Amino acid sequence: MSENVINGKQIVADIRGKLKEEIDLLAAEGFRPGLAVVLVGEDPASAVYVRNKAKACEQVGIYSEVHRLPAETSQVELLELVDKLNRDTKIHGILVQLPLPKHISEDAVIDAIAVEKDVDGFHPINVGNLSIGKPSLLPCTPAGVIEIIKRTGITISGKRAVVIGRSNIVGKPVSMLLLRENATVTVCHSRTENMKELCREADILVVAIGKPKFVTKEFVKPGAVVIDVGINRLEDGTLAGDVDFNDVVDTAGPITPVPGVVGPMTITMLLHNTLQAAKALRA
Ligand SMILES: NC(=O)C1=CN([C@@H]2O[C@H](COP(=O)(O)OP(=O)(O)OC[C@H]3O[C@@H](n4cnc5c(N)ncnc54)[C@H](OP(=O)(O)O)[C@@H]3O)[C@@H](O)[C@H]2O)C=CC1
Ligand SMILES: Nc1nc(=O)c2c([nH]1)NC[C@@H]1CN(c3ccc(C(=O)N[C@@H](CCC(=O)O)C(=O)O)cc3)C=[N+]21
Repeated sequence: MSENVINGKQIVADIRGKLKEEIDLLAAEGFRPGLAVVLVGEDPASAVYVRNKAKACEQVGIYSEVHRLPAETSQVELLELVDKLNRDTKIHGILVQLPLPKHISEDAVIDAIAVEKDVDGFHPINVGNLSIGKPSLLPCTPAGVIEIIKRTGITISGKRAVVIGRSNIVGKPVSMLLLRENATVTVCHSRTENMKELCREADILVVAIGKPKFVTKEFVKPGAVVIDVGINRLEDGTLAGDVDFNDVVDTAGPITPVPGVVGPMTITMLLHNTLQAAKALRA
């Protein structure tokens, strides 16, 4: 593989190793961080992610429990479970897997999660604190993206960053974090005109649109950092990012393959957030 391809295994192993050391020290004092993951319904992709999260917790010594609820679960029943987890002292992080079935309001559920246990960083108070630059639990995928960019060795401050996508869970918070790192940030979306030209000015290009292989080399300035958040399952069952990796790899500088980097980093940031939340709740 070309040397500009970012090695997710190495980054993830390094961070998880450090987390484990810190968690082992807490365990020696009789304290263990705990994460509750709630999965409503049978979405196969969600089931894979939830299994990966439980495995990752075990790897670093975080207590975890998975609550699997049937698709027919009512909003009231789900809110009752969230309330119980909010009051459970073994649990320091709560993640309700999205998307939820249509009859349940995602906003109502996110609002119900205790701000201190919101390890997804989706609660409006955490979102608000992020936007005004106060400490908060950061959303996992965006925090992972920043960590990956920093580990390429480039300085974010002063660089031109272009983000494609403006969702509340990826595009918008990635843009806020890049701004906080003093990048000059442009956010593109489905109404953006001249997107290729804008992207070609980027020193850092982050793509989160949900369209397989959408970004080709015409979007990429030679040597630019390219971070592909997209995870799309193709008809043949394989996974593809939003970036046409084979087309872009010889033009880009450091670039993330899919699968292998942003997904596992998202889970790693979830472990990090659970440890932060546990320490804050213990203090
Ligand atoms: N690796 C990980 O951990 C995670 C990966 N993902 C993946 O990231 C991708 C994006 O997810 P998410 O943000 O939730 O997706 P959403 O569907 O919520 O948002 C997609 C965004 O992309 C924009 N968009 C769509 N098509 C185009 C286009 N042709 N040109 C420009 N902009 C476009 C939309 O614009 P508009 O707002 O105008 O509609 C929207 O802002 C998906 O593949 C998802 O699976 C998501 C979460 C975590
Ligand atoms: N409340 C909530 N929080 C989330 O963080 C959240 C969510 N809901 N809903 C769905 C998205 C998606 N997401 C992923 C996590 C890990 C991988 C991951 O580990 N991906 C592996 C491959 C996994 C596979 O083989 O399918 C990789 O990219 O290498 C992917 C996607 C978290 N999300």
